[in-house]
Amino acid sequence: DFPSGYTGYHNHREMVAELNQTVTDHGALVKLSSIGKSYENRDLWALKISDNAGTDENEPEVLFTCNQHAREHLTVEMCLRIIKQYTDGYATNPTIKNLVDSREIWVIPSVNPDGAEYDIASGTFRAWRKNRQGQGTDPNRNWGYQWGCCGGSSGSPSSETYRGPSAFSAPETQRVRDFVNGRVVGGVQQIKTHIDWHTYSELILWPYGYTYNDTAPGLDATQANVFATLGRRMAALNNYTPQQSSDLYVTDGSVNDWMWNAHKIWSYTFEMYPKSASGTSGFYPRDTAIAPQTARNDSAVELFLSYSDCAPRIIGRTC
Ligand SMILES: NS(=O)(=O)N[C@@H](CCC(=O)O)C(=O)O
Ligand SMILES: [Ca+2]
Ligand SMILES: [Ca+2]
Ligand SMILES: [Zn+2]
Repeated sequence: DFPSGYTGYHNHREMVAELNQTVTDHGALVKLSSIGKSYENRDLWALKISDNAGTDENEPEVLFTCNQHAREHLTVEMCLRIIKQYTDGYATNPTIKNLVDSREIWVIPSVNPDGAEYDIASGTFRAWRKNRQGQGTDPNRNWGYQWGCCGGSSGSPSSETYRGPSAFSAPETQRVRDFVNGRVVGGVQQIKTHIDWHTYSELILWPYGYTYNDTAPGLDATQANVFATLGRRMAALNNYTPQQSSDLYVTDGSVNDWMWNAHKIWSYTFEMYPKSASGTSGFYPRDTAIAPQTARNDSAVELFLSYSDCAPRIIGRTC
């Protein structure tokens, strides 16, 4: 479990309990389902938030994924914050009510529960990043677009950025892939926007990660402008630094590149607090940081949801 000074973080059992409590408290506003199992057979939970959540309504869909990287525990708290904001806030905040009534919001609070549990299992942090398959696969190098193309991952199983033996070799990325593929209804992908939450460095990142070029096959100048404009607008609200993923470093097989190329989902990575730290200490802010550093993203998430019906509206275009 989490050591003292960190007990405010949710371990897997506590996270599941929180999801079940949300269902108890908010009935028809939420629907909890498993999208399948992790490598070690833990459920990968997805909570849907919308009016008439039990019905697939013709409303733009939004996906939030957290905890691809095991040690990035603050991201689980961020997904739980989004769940709390858009369920508890429904009755009292008209802006939240309008967003929940006009969208279907999917939240996957932990993509890598095996790794997250392994990181805390000994009672002291192991600084574990990957899943628990063999020596571990980095889920964020295992997605199927430009997998292993460009020196943005490693072929060595012991590496922190091991891409796996093949694209989608990790059960966790397979399950999220299948979930997203399953949201194609009548030939149209219902999910319009996505944020994948990470720590740390306080950044907002957008595709592509596999190339330094601003435009590339499947991503033209207008689309790059939409990504950058919405990214900068959100960064103005949370004071993160907005940039194309590859401005940080080249990554191949990342979730953002796949979400965009395969489905044209406007897909971002948010790297949360802290801005900088010495080594792996940055992954372990004390639990006193949870409330301020998750609430810090409330307005960026609200802006994101408001544009989730048509992100190009941010540059004056229609969909
Ligand atoms: N959270 S992290 O691992 O330190 N940074 C992410 C950055 C993601 C990206 O550049 O798309 C990664 O390398 O997968
Ligand atoms: Ca609805
Ligand atoms: Ca729908
Ligand atoms: Zn990460």
